[in-house]
Amino acid sequence: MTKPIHVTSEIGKLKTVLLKRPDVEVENFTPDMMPRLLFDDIPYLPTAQKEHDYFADTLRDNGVEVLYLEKLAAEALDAGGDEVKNTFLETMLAESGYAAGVTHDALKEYLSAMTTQDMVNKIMGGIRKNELDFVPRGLVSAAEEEDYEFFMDPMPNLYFTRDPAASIGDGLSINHMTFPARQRESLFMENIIKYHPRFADQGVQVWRDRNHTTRIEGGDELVLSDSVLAIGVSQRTSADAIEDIAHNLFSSNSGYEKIIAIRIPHNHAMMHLDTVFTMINKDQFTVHPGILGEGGHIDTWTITQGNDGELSLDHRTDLKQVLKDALHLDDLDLIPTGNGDPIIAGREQWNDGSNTLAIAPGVVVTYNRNYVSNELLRQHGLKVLEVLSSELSRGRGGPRCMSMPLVREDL
Ligand SMILES: NC(=O)NCCC[C@H](N)C(=O)O
Repeated sequence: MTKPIHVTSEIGKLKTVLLKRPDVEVENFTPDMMPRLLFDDIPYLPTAQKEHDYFADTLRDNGVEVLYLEKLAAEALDAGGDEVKNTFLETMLAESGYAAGVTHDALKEYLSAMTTQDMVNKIMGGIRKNELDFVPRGLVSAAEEEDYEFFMDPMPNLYFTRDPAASIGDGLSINHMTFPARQRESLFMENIIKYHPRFADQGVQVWRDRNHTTRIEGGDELVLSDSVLAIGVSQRTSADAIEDIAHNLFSSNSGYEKIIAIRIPHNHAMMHLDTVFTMINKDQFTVHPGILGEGGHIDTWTITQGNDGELSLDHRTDLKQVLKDALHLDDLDLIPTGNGDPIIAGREQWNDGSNTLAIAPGVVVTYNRNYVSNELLRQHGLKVLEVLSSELSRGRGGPRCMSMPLVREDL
C-alpha cells in the first residue's frame, strides 16, 4: 500500500498534495492588522477562490490528488471522537489566549454547538466579539483592549500549507512557527496525523513536533534527494531548530544524512528559502540573484553526523559547488529570477517569481504575472504551467508556498 507520506525529492512526480482553499480568513481583517497578520493587502475573496480553484484544477489535470486541510482537519477530529475534539478545542483556545475564565467558557460553548466542520471553519476564519451574546466583565477583561474587534484572530496564511508542516521521507516535521499570527496553524496538522484514518497508525514518523520554542517553517525545508535536505537559516527558521531536526533525522531511520543550511536575508519579502531558491529539475534550480553576494557567494553549512553525537559543520560559500557535491552532479543550472535584471528580479521575486512548484522533473507551476522569469525557465527547457495570481499573490506566497506535497514518486 502507498505510504500516506512519502517525499524523497522536490521534483519527483507529484501524486498527492495538501491545499487550503482561501475563505473568509483572508478578508476578515482591516489594514491596521495587516503587518501583524503578515499580509500586505486584503485579497478580493471571490477572485482569490477562483484563482485557487484554477491552481487545484491545474494540479488535478496533471494527475495529482488534491486534499484540503479544512476537510481533513474536521474528519480527523470526528474520527478521534469527543475527547480528541475537546482537547483540540481546549488547546486552540489556550493558544488563542483563553486557557480558562469566562471568555474561554463563552467561546467554548459557542464553538461546541457547531458541527465539527463549522467549528474548524469558524476557528480558521476568526471570531468577532459581536458574534457572541456575551460581554466580558471583570479585571482580566478590563485589562484587554476593549475596542479590538476579535476574540480570536483569523488565520489568513492557512492557504500557505507549505509552512506549518513539511514532508520529509516517510515522515514530517510539524512546526513551531515564528510569529503568533501563524503559530496555531500547525495544531490542525498535528491532529490530522494523529487521528485521521488516512494517516493514523500508518507508520508516519514525526521527525520534530510542534512542542518546541525554537522555530522552523516548511518554506525553509527543501527535500533535495532521498538523503539530502536544504534548510534556510532565515527570518523564520533558526539555527538551533535546524540542529535539533538534524539530530533527530540522523539518529533515526529517516534516510537523511546531510543538511545544507543556507543563510538568506532576514526580511519579509524573503521570509523563507523557497521565496528565493527552489529545485525544479535534477540539475536545475531557480535562484533570486539578490541573495548572492560578490562572486555569487552565500553562506552555507553542510551538516552531517560527527563523532560522539555531535554534528559536523562544513562552512562554504560557493552554493553551486556545494549543491554539485551533495547531489553528485557534474554541472548545475542556477536560473536567476527576472533574468538577473535588478528591477525585474526585485519585482518578480516580490511576487514569488522564484517560488516554483515542481510537479515532475522539469515541469513547474508558476504565477503568470512573473512573465520574465517564466520565459527564462522555458528557454532553459522547462515546461511551465502558469496559474492566475492577482489576488493570491497579495499574501506573499506562490505555488510552492500554497502546496504541501504528501506523496511524490521516487526519482
Ligand atoms: N513558503 C512561503 O514562503 N510561504 C509564504 C508565506 C507568506 C505568509 N504571509 C507569511 O508571511 O508567513
